[in-house]
Amino acid sequence: MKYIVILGDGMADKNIPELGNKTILDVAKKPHIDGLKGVLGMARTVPNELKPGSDVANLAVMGYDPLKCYTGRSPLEAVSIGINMKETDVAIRCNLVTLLDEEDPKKRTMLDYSAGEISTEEARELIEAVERELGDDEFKFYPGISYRHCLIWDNGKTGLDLTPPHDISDRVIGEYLPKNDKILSLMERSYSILKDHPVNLKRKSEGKNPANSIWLWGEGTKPNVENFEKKNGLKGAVISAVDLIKGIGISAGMESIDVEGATGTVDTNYEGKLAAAKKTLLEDGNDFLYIHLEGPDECGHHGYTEGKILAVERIDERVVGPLCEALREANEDFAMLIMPDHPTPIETKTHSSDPVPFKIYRSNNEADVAITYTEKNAKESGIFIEEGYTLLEKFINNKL
Ligand SMILES: O=C(O)[C@@H](CO)OP(=O)(O)O
Repeated sequence: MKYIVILGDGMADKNIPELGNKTILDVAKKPHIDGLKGVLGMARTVPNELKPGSDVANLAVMGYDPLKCYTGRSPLEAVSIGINMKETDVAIRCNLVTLLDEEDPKKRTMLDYSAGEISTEEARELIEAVERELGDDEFKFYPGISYRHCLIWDNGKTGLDLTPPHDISDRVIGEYLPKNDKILSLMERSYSILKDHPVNLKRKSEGKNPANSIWLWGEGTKPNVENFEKKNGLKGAVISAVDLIKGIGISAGMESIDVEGATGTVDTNYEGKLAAAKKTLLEDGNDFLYIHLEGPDECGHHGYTEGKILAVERIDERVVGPLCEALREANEDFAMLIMPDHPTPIETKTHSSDPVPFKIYRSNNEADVAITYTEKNAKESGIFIEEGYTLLEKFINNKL
């Protein structure tokens, strides 16, 4: 038996006026997901005590109680980047962002939390420049993927109340700037290093958003995630473009499979992810796979309705459909859990803590009818998992 989680990051949404008050899941054409004869339900993946980050929500979907094991987002990403954190280190997410030029730093606006989804190669040059100027015995910058990087603070502080930049798109940053002087100073000094860097001058000349500042958030200490195989008795793997999911997987002792051309956008390498999924399940002996697709979330943050619909449709057509077909052809019994981690509504361009819809399909125990996978149908099922981290155990142990 193979167990697969298809995680469409942020794909749940609210009713959208321009879609005739329907949601993305209502209008996206997803015949493969909808055609699966399975069970629908709702799950609360973000406990009331925590903020609706992908860190908290994905830990919960992977079966970990975030209230017990969550130590911050960046430390999980640091694991994927290959940073060996000391107990006294604090990891902080370092975005490359685009701020609107203003003399007074407080008056700048957060134009793009992703600096035009800058390429990893360009970003590496910029982070290396930042490290040369701002790195010292206390602070060290490590390049990651695209706009997502990491700062390690020796003997650093946590509880800094830093703001994720994707929560303040198009807003003046003044009131969201860090209260901690050291962190604030790093951010402000990065602007003068990056503003006229050749990489950015070239980007501007090509009409792209320059990565003219760093933005620090998501701090935390070394993570402590229970081994997945020990906990669930299944050897598992994760496939994702982003360091957060890779880092959770690696921290849990799972294999993290790198796929060339996996970008975390709607234009990711779906075929590459599919091929890796088939190989890991059918050839490499893994029984559990967490395949994460970031496209719907990115489109949600950018308020890009058509892109978000397309992202869901591509997951359906290029991952769910062919993966089910390959498992059937191989005569492999499988169970599939399809869900987002959290909603990323187009209207607010950021995450919400609302419960999310899920669908569970079992090839050896099909339901009588195939119910369309939408928020409304999932709510009407009457199945509600209040402690979302318990869903995975129910999925694996055939309790739903
Ligand atoms: O990685 C990030 O910076 C954010 C925004 O894309 O991701 P998520 O929305 O999944 O938390």
